[in-house]
Amino acid sequence: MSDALLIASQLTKRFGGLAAVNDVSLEVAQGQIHAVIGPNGAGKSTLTNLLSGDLPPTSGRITLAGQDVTGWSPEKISRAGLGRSYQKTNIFQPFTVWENVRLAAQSREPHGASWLKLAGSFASINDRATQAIEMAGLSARRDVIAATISHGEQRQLEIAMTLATGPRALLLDEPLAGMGVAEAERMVQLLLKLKPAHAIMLVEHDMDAVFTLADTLTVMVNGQVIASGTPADVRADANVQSAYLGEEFAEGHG
Ligand SMILES: Nc1ncnc2c1ncn2[C@@H]1O[C@H](COP(=O)(O)OP(=O)(O)OP(=O)(O)O)[C@@H](O)[C@H]1O
Repeated sequence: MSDALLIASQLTKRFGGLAAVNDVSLEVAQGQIHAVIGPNGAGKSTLTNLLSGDLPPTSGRITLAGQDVTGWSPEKISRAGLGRSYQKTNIFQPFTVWENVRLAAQSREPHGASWLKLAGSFASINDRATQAIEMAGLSARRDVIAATISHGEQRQLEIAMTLATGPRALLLDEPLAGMGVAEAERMVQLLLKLKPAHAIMLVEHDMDAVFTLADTLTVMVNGQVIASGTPADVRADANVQSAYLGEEFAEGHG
């Protein structure tokens, strides 16, 4: 059996007659970025929602760190070590960067902890928040109100908030969306920094970033996997060429 940290086995999600995700299997190992690409409506977000527990699968199984987590709530899956960032910003705009990340770190503490225990965990919450802000490259923006930082920094903040929960696996849904060239480059560097200690599933439309970052690529079309493998294999795949990437991309980036 595979020892990958996150494993999707034959996942299917039906919305009425539509199979938005159709018999999809993939694995994400620690130290790897597994990118999932495909045209709009391919089922990438639905797959992410299945893995995070935001949607229950119609059939199939999800394994996280050797545990069957199929059907678990998002909170329980998060506590088991899965962090996700959302396409739409999830930030409390009037709060500072520090306050946002600290709240995320605090959400990991058990409910109903005694005051004594809370006092003891205070330092560890603050440490986790500080480390997450450093890792995400936001130390200089710590005390700035979230609403006033740039779009790129807000995406970094979302990642810092996710990191503050101490995840081992990360689901990142279009972290480069809406970014300029410099911001995108900064995010690529951040993801490379996160890679060694995490298993990362990346959904992303920016093909330059995908081919820079991914160790493994899975291509989805109409809910199904049409190709999966190394970036070089996927780029050379004739089905992928015609269904998604196109000749121009292969020539331009080959
Ligand atoms: N809650 C829902 N109810 C019904 N159909 C849905 C629901 N969510 C998604 N779908 C459909 O499932 C299919 C896959 O959608 P999904 O958002 O997962 O694709 P995607 O690959 O993430 O697209 P994009 O790149 O545009 O985000 C689409 O046809 C979509 O309309």
